[in-house]
Amino acid sequence: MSFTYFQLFAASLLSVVTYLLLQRRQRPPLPFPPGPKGLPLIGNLRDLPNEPGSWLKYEKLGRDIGSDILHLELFGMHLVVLNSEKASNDLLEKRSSIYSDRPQLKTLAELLDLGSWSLSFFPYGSKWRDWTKALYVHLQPAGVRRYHPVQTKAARQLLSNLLDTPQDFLKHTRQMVGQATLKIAYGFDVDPRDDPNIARTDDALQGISVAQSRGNIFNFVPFLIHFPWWFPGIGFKKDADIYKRKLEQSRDIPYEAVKRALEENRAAPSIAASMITDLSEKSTPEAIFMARGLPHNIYAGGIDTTTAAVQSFVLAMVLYPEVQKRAREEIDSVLGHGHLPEFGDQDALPYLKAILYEVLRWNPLAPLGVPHLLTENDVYNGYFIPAGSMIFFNSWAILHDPTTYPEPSKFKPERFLDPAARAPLPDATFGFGRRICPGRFLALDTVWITIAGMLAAFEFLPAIDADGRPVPPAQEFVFLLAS
Ligand code: HEM
Repeated sequence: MSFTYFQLFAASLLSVVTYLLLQRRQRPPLPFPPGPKGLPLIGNLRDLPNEPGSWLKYEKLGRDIGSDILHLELFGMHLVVLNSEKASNDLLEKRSSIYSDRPQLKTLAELLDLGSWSLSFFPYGSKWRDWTKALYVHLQPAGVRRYHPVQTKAARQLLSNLLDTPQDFLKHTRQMVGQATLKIAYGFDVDPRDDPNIARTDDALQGISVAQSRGNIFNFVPFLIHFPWWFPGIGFKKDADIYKRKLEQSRDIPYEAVKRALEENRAAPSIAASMITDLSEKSTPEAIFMARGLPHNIYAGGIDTTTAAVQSFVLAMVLYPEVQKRAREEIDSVLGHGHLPEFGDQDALPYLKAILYEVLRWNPLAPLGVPHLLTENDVYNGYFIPAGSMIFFNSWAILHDPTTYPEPSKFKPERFLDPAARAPLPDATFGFGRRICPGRFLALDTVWITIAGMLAAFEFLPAIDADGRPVPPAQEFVFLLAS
């Protein structure tokens, strides 16, 4: 049966209205958590969680109404924002058996087909469990030590690139993370300045950011996915196929290259090589597909987040010269002037470690996390949270809670050293419960070796304008949903 577009539109509208009416009649057994007032029909459309700065808005709103848990509604969909570590732990960690699903974000999961091979979008279930288990074989704390030489080499290359063209530090930092990650995931030695593999993968990943902004409407008004691309507001649908293909190519080209290299006995050790080698004639199609898809998750999960952490560190150093001075003094006193720190020096450099934690706390890289999905009705602190709610943890609010981190907007690494009032580690930056970031141990090491080398080798100063006056750096952060 075929429908005209008008029929489709009318049917969708009718189903929304029916749904809303049903919602009105089915009163929840207890009140929903408090939240911003919505408009009729569209609910909180104007308060969407991945608008820039929405984490600040939710943090303030929670403070104003005295609740660490907020509720929003959009076309009958329930969204819950957790503003405290306690609420996040109580729900996402302690009740993780019902809070570990992911919303099937139409734009990414369906239009770009990431729902079938990007771990972040997998529903909670056996496929997610198999892929996560396979990932941890390579990324658990003891295992990631084997990547130290690769991470050290990439960090040293960054120093050399920065020496040549310091003004390109944004590009160089991304290149450094790409270099380390492609070596770990695929065994590739990349061109130290401009690598085609990095360029191709980054170009493909751009599709995710574009989809998040231009195609976000599909996540909240899912029935629009059935409308033609020329329908107002959904022009992204026309480009989605191109992005989908690019993403598949960025997954398949490196995989095929490793397979070929293994057949010709010239493959370097890597996660992809090890997974392909473990395949046999008895392997299921799903296991073969996992070997193809999982290594790409390591690149996609790590590139934006780890790069942003290093860039956020540079910003902090420019804004807080006294911190870089103290860190450099620590390095010089422990290693002697002119030596670059190695991983073995970590314990002897506590201030440097504290800078790493403060970087992750000061500007959490995913300030509203990656949403979880609740699979059963739940009650928390007398509030009703219906099954199907999207749960956002506001890691920005958690890591800027002044009772845990006094003067939270200041970059103060010493908060992690003070023996009398030591602040808790900024674990919230990596999420909660069963969906916590599996790449966190790898990321911590990459960022540490990078910032250690940069502090030992360089001084970070603000740019100078035409009159020789220092120009304070702009501070602007956007929501990342790349993991
Ligand atoms: C500083 C760097 C990083 C930060 C701040 C970060 C942060 C996060 C956050 C907040 C989540 C969502 C957790 C949750 O839902 O509770 C996540 C998930 C994820 N991260 Fe990371 N991440 C980083 C680096 C990495 C790296 C290096 C990898 C590479 C392996 C990675 C791979 C992933 C994957 C695959 C997921 C999805 C897990 C799932 O849905 O089960 N991340 N990350």
